[in-house]
Amino acid sequence: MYSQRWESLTQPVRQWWQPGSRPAADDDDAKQKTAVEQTTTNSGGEMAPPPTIQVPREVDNAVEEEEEATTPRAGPAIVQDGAAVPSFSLSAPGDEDKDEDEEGDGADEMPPPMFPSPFSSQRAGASADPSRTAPSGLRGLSVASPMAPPPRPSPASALQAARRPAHLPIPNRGPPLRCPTAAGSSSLAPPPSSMVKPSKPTRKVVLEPGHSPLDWARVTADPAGNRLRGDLPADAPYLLRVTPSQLKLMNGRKGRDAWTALGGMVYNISPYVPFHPGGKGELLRCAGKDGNKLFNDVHSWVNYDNMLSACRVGIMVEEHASTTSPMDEMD
Ligand code: HEM
Repeated sequence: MYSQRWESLTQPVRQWWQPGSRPAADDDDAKQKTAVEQTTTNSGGEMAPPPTIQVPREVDNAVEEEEEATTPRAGPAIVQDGAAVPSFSLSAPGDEDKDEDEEGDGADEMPPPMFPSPFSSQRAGASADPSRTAPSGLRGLSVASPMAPPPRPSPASALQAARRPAHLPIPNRGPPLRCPTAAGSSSLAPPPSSMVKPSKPTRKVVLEPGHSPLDWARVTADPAGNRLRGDLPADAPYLLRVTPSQLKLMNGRKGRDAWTALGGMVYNISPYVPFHPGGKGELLRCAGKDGNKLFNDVHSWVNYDNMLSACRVGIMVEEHASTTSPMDEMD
């Protein structure tokens, strides 16, 4: 195929090169041939080798495109010796009409693409409603149905929203928690140290049956009947003035009650011993002395005054401030 094409392309040149058989050509070709003759005969009248023939660029492209038929490229149509050389075009058949339309020739106008697709549910809904059909000027087009309204809230969710106080944030609507360690973070989230609960072993003891916190609450409901103030006489003042030396005597030994001072108040802790979750030994460590440090080191969050209100016996005073010994008052 290549050789045949080459033959057809170079045939006029080869005919011209043979003496006496020059083909008829136009004026430009004649001038070019004359220049070539002069060039070839200037050197001593002998025949010089033929000059390099410049094949037109368009012909090269056409030949290459024929050889590389797998990847066609667009190019202009070439007319050689009056014969039309087939040209390639990447445009679809419909594009030719489009080009013609752009040039103002609307004789073969193609309809615009169908949207939505002919068999979609959107088109079915639109065609069901005659008021939504497209005007006659838009051939093949239908007005797309508008977006469906949001679903109505269910009665349960509406009730839930009504119950939520207005000042509370909507759940799961807050900003995402950011890592406090990130640079430039201003999150109000607590630091990781407060979010991770330390795995500290508990020191609670197993209380005897009938000594739960609920049982203690029932006992405190009758202070006099349960003798929560110990051996104090019934006519004793509600709060005694207790000096440190007097407190030291009430250590729970030798048949005496155990007193302790917490927050300036003196409590008889003997009735509470079997109810103490931390055990008897831990509680009696503060007997006969100020127990603030021991208490707060273990459970500063415990409201001792609320738990031991029925066990109050006095208030702490300076050593010289007390006129009478609490033991004397008890006698
Ligand atoms: C004097 C008044 C006191 C009261 C009213 C009291 C009350 C309590 C209460 C309510 C708990 C349970 C806490 C919880 O559930 O987490 C508890 C636990 C405990 N208490 Fe006391 N306590 C007192 C004094 C003391 C003292 C003086 C000590 C030690 C010197 C002590 C040592 C403990 C210990 C070790 C626990 C167990 C903590 C745990 O591992 O959970 N308590 N106490």
